Amino acid sequence: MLRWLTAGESHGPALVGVLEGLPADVAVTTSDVQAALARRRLGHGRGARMKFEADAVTFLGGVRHGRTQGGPVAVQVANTEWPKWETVMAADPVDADELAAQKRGAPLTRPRPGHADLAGMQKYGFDEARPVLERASARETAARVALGQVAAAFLEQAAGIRLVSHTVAIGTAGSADDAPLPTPEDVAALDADPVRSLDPAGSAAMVAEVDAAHKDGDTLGGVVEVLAYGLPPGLGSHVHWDRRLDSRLAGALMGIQAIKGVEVGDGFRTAARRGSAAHDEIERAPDGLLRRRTGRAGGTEGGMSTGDVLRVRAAMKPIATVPRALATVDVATGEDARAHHQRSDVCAVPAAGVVAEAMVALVLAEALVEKFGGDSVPETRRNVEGYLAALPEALRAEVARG
Ligand SMILES: Cc1cc2nc3c(=O)[nH]c(=O)nc-3n(C[C@H](O)[C@H](O)[C@H](O)COP(=O)(O)O)c2cc1C
Ligand SMILES: C=C(O[C@@H]1CC(C(=O)O)=C[C@@H](OP(=O)(O)O)[C@H]1O)C(=O)O
Repeated sequence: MLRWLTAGESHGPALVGVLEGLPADVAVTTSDVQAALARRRLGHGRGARMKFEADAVTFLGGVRHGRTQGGPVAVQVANTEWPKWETVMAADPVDADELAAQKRGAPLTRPRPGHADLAGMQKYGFDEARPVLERASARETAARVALGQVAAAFLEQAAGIRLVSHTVAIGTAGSADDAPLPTPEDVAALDADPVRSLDPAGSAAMVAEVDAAHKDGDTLGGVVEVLAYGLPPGLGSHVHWDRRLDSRLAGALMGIQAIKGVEVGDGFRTAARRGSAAHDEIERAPDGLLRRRTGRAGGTEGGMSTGDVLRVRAAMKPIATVPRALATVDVATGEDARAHHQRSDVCAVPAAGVVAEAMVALVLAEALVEKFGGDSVPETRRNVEGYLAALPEALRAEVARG
C-alpha cells in the first residue's frame, strides 16, 4: 500500500510531504525534486512570490546516497519568506501587542469569495481567516510536487512509465483541437513555453489572454491535461468503485485547489456522441499485438488501464483573489466590504498542470505497487515483466510508449 500526506502552511517555516510504502532502490536526488519544483513555479501570470520563492528542498528521511531505503520518504520544502512571518505564524504563543505591531498581524475579517475563508471560519470556529487560508493555499502543492517527483522516478524505473502535462486552455484561448498529443520527449519544450503549450498560435493567444486580464485587474482559469505513457494493462479494477483507476485519478485531480472538473479521455465530449463513434475499436496489429484504433477513452476501460496512453484533463476556476476585489462582509463589523487582497497570481493554470502531473504520478505509483508489489525496484520490475510475459499470446496488447 502506498500512501502520502502533506503538512505545513503557506507562510510557515516549511511544507513537509511523507510518502509511505514505496519500494527501496528508487534513484532520486534533492536536485531532481528541486527541478520539479522549479517547473511548478513557471508560467505566464504567476504572482510576485514565485519570482523569489526558492523552494529549498531537504530529504528528512527515507533516502540515502540517492536511493530510497524502503522506509517513509519525508521531504521538506522550506518557505523563503519565513523570517518575515515568524511572529504571525509562530507555533508557540506570542505576545498580543507584538502580534498587533506586525505588518501582517491584523485579523483577516473580510473573507474572500471563492476561497475556503468563510466556510473554514464557520466550521473550525475562527473569528478571522488567517488560520484557514494558510492551509487552504495552493502553496501546499509544492509538497505534492516533491512527492510526485519521487513517485514519477519509481514509475519510470520500475515500469518505464513516463508522464507529461500541458496547458490546453486559459480562459477562452487554447491550443487547436487537433494539436498532436505531447510525448515525454516534449517536456523540455513545454517547460520552455510561457504557458506550457506546444501549439505556437495557441500559446500566443493564451499569453495575450493573461495580459488582458492582468491589465483589467482580473484573473483567469483554464484546462490542463496529463498523459501517461507505458502503462501496462490492468492497473486499477472494475470490481469495486474505489478500486477503479479513473475514480482514483478523478479524486486526486479534484483534490487540487481550484479544480472544478475532471475528464477522462474525451469525457464530456463523448457524452454528445453516438456509441458507434464514441469507443475505441480493437484490432490486431501486423505484429500480432492487440491495439485500439482511437484513443477516445483516454486509456482506461472498466476502471482499468488498457495499455493505451492515459489521458486526463482538469478544469481550474479563475484565481479567487481578484485584484478588483469582490464584495464580501466584514465579519467584525457586519458592514459590506471588499475582500481582503494582497499579491496574487493572475493565472496559475500552467503550474496546475505540473501539480496535476504529480497527483497522477502518485495515483499510478499506488496502483503499480498494488498490482505488482515488490520491496525494491528490481523486484517490482521483475513482477511487471513476469505479468506481461505470462499473458497468453492472444491477449497481448501494445503498450503506448510515446
Ligand atoms: C498552482 C496554484 C496556484 C494558485 N495560486 C493562487 C493565488 O495566487 N491566489 C488565489 O487566490 N488562489 C490561488 N489558487 C487557487 C486557490 O488556492 C483556490 O482557489 C482556493 O483554494 C479555493 O478553491 P477551492 O474552492 O477549489 O478549494 C491557486 C491554485 C493553484 C492550483
Ligand atoms: C505560494 C504559492 O502560491 C500561492 C497560492 C495562493 C493561494 O491562495 O492558493 C496565494 C499566493 O500566496 P501568497 O499570498 O504568499 O503570494 C500564491 O503565491 C505557491 O504556489 O508556491
